[in-house]
Amino acid sequence: MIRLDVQSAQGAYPVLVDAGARRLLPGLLQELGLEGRTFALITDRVVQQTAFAAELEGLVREVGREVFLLAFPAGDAHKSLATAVDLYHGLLRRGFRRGDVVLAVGGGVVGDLAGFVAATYMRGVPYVQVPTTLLAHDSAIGGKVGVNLEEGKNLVGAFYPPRAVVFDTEALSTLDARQWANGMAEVIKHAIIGDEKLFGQLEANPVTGLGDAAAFVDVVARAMRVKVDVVNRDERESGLRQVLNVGHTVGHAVEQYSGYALGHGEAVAIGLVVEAVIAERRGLLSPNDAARIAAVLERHGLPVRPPYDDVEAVLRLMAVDKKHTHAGWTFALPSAIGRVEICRVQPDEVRQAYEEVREGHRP
Ligand SMILES: NC(=O)c1ccc[n+]([C@@H]2O[C@H](COP(=O)([O-])OP(=O)(O)OC[C@H]3O[C@@H](n4cnc5c(N)ncnc54)[C@H](O)[C@@H]3O)[C@@H](O)[C@H]2O)c1
Ligand SMILES: O=C(O)C(=O)C[C@@H](O)[C@H](O)[C@H](O)COP(=O)(O)O
Ligand SMILES: [Zn+2]
Repeated sequence: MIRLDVQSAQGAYPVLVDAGARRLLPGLLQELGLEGRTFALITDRVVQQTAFAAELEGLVREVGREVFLLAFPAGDAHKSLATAVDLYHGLLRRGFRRGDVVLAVGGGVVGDLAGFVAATYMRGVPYVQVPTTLLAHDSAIGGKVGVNLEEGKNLVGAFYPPRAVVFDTEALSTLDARQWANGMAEVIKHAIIGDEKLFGQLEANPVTGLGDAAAFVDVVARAMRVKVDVVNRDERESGLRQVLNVGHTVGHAVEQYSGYALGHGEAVAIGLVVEAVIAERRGLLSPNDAARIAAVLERHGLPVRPPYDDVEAVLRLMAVDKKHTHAGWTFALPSAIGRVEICRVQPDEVRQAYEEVREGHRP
């Protein structure tokens, strides 16, 4: 078992990563002093059908006064205020009170939404993240919770850390190849931000499934360590944490433009390639490293070209992003494999790089 510790102004919390880590949950809830409470297991309707969710519910019953499940339709289109309102009503109907505990069991959509509900219901109740997608190795850590608006992704939210993260890699056994690749985009992103050795490993041996359990736990925990190290130094994104957004300024706009036909990781993969080309064009990143970024994403089954040619529409969506302030656009751009820098970027640089990638001059 790998344990990482996340520092937070609202209280430090542990991240447990292992094949079978779900079995640690009852003991952990006791250690955290959360036994004997009512637990609301919030999930989506796909995860609800899995044996993992059923087993988890049983495990929590061992320590809870009462356990009930609330499920909403799967997908980013449902990471909305409307779904949050449904969940508030569901919690109230079940007599859920202050001090009771939310368990967010699912991918990034469940984690962001259930975390947002936990942050706001009765001004805040404790919650625990139990990720079930590979992508959620990222979303479960760091306390960024929130919902999308029609105008853009994650426009309403909070920094609200969980009491713990329990990442059981066995939960990933039911993911299909597309969801696997989707999650690998953020693993690759973490390698680009801070783990050159991991990046080299992914180039040499693409990770396309669970494979050897211990080796996989090592890979995913290394990606998680990159995130934890950043969050521990800048929990509320006053500066450094912006590096975690590499690929996301273009990525979020493309994801939004697709109407969520593209998964978050798929959109981030496209964003990583476009942003690597912006970095290369301004002499920040070597052409070789830009090509390596595109190649490793492609080898993991991810899209590396924007499927849409309306760059002006993508720019308009980018203008709604939180990183677009009155001072202009702040981007996190890779400057080497394992290093990302915060830069001001002009719209023309995005136009040129986007069109270059779109027209297939890359990788
Ligand atoms: N808060 C953060 O720091 C952060 C970080 C990264 C991404 N995100 C957010 O996370 C979301 C994307 O997360 P995601 O890709 O996990 O999406 P998701 O939660 O929609 O999951 C993807 C699909 O996989 C299904 N699924 C989940 N677990 C499964 C399992 N074990 N077996 C089979 N199917 C399963 C889901 O039902 C869904 O259909 C986006 O909204 C993104 O903005 C947040
Ligand atoms: O945790 C972070 O910080 C991240 O930027 C992680 C991203 O992978 C994630 O997609 C995050 O939700 C982006 O959030 P945003 O609030 O900057 O849109
Ligand atoms: Zn992301």
